Amino acid sequence: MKYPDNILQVGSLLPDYMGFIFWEKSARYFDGPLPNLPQNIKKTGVFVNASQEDIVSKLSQYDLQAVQLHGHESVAFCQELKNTLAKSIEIIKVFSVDPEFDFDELKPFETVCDYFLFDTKGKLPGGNGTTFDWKVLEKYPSQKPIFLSGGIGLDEIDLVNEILKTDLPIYAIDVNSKFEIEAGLKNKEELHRFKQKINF
Ligand SMILES: O=C(O)c1ccccc1NCC(=O)[C@H](O)[C@H](O)COP(=O)(O)O
Repeated sequence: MKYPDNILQVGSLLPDYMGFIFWEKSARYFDGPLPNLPQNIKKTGVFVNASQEDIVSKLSQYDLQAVQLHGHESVAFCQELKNTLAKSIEIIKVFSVDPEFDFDELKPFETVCDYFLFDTKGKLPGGNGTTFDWKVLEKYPSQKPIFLSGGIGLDEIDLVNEILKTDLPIYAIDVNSKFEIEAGLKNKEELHRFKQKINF
């Protein structure tokens, strides 16, 4: 999200989380201002290889409740962040998936983050607008709750509802570019339709 009026419009749909991209190269780069949102929406800072100081500073500036790490942040980096942040701040570690994705990679991250987010591997660190083959998730070896992401739009509703019927611990669906009028400007009506049709 990027624009104050649009942030409020989408906030009125009461998503569980709302993301703000703090990666300067993104067309969705967020630099404020951030209007007051309903308390239950977890404001989430999305970072790509940012420093600990940068993350801590944005958390305090925008009163964020969650951090989404979208770069090559190491286990040690996540551990240090976890040690620094208040316990209530959620850490979501992103993994970019392709058919060769090695799920053993996840193991050392189990104790240093709260959620895994699976996005599609693409040219950009995020917001590529393409889906990956969710069949690879059949190899998911963990019980840690998952954010499912990557190219999810209205056309994917049936697929999302199918995967929600499986035993995978899918905790949230993360959507982005397929609901945009332009970069960072979301289509409230389409998001509303999506939310109504997802069988969580
Ligand atoms: O959206 C961006 O511009 C972006 C840039 C750098 C890192 C992450 C970014 N977006 C992260 C997200 O949370 C997206 O929701 C996720 O990558 C899925 O995006 P999309 O494929 O467009 O649905």
